[in-house]
Amino acid sequence: MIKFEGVTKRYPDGTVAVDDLNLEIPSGQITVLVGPSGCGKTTTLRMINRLIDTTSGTITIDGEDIRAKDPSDLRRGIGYVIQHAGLFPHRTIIDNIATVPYLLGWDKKKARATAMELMERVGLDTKMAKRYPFQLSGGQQQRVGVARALAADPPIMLMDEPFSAVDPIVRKSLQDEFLRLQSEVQKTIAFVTHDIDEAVKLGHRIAVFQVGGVLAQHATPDELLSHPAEGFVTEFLGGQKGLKRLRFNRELEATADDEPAPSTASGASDEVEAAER
Ligand SMILES: Nc1ncnc2c1ncn2[C@@H]1O[C@H](COP(=O)(O)OP(=O)(O)OP(=O)(O)O)[C@@H](O)[C@H]1O
Repeated sequence: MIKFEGVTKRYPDGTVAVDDLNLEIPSGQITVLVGPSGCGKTTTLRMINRLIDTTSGTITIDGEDIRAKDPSDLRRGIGYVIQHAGLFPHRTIIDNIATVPYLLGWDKKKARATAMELMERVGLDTKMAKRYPFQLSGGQQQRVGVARALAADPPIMLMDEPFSAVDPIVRKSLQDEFLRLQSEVQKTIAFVTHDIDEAVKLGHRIAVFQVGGVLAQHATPDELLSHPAEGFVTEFLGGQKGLKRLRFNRELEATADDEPAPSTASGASDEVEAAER
C-alpha cells in the first residue's frame, strides 16, 4: 500500500500544488486521481517516485518511508507511463521496452525475450520489434510505453494520462486491454486522468482533487456516483457530460443479473437521451 500522510507540496514560487494530503492507495488495485487542470494530480504522482520532493508530510510504501530509500532503487520498483509514451526515438521498440532490464544488467537475450513476451501481452505484433517509435501509431506507442513500464515487473505503476493523446476508439481498446492485463498482473496502480468516464471505468477507487491540491472525495466509483460530496465534487461531476449515463449504466450493471427487463431498458434509453439533450 502507498500511504500519504499530511503531504504538502509547495513550489518555490509559493504555489501550493498539494495541500495536506491523506490518501491510501491499496495494493493490487487501480486508484484513479481525477480532477480539473492544475489540481495537483501529476505532482501527487511524481512525489511517489521522488521525481518531486515533498515539502512536508510522509509517503510510505508498505510501511517504509520513501525518503529512506535511494531514489534509483525506489524507481526500480515503480513503473512510470506518461502521455505520448515518451519513448526514446533512436531506439527500436524492443530496446525501448528492455530499457530497465538493460539498466539492471540483465543478460541481453533474457531482456529481449522478456520484451517480446510483453509486446504480445500488450497486444502488439512482435513483427514491430525492430521498428522505431515514429513508425508506430499513437496507440501503438502507448502500448510500448505500458510494456516498457512493466518490463522489470515492478509492483507499482504510476500512469499519468497514458491514454489521453489518442482518439476515442483507440482509447477504449487501450483501456479494455489495460483492464485485462491488470487482472493478470495485479499491480498497485495510481492512474491520473481528468476524465470522469475513464476514472469510473478503470478505478477500484477514485480520488477527486480540487484546485489547490485538496482531496475533495475518495470513494469507490459507485459511492462517488451515488453519493458525491456536496459542493465541488457535485459540481465537477455535474459538469461532466456523461454523468447521468454513467450513473445509469452502473445501476443497470447492478441489476442486470436479476432482471434484464426490456421495460427497464427502454426507460433507460429515455433517460440517456434526456441526459444527452
Ligand atoms: N515546477 C513548478 N513550479 C511552480 N508551480 C508548479 C510547478 N509545477 C506545477 N506547478 C503548479 O502546481 C499546480 C499543480 O500542478 P500539477 O501539474 O500537479 O496539476 P495537474 O492536476 O496534474 O494538472 P493537469 O491536469 O493540467 O496536468 C498548478 O497550479 C501548477 O501550475
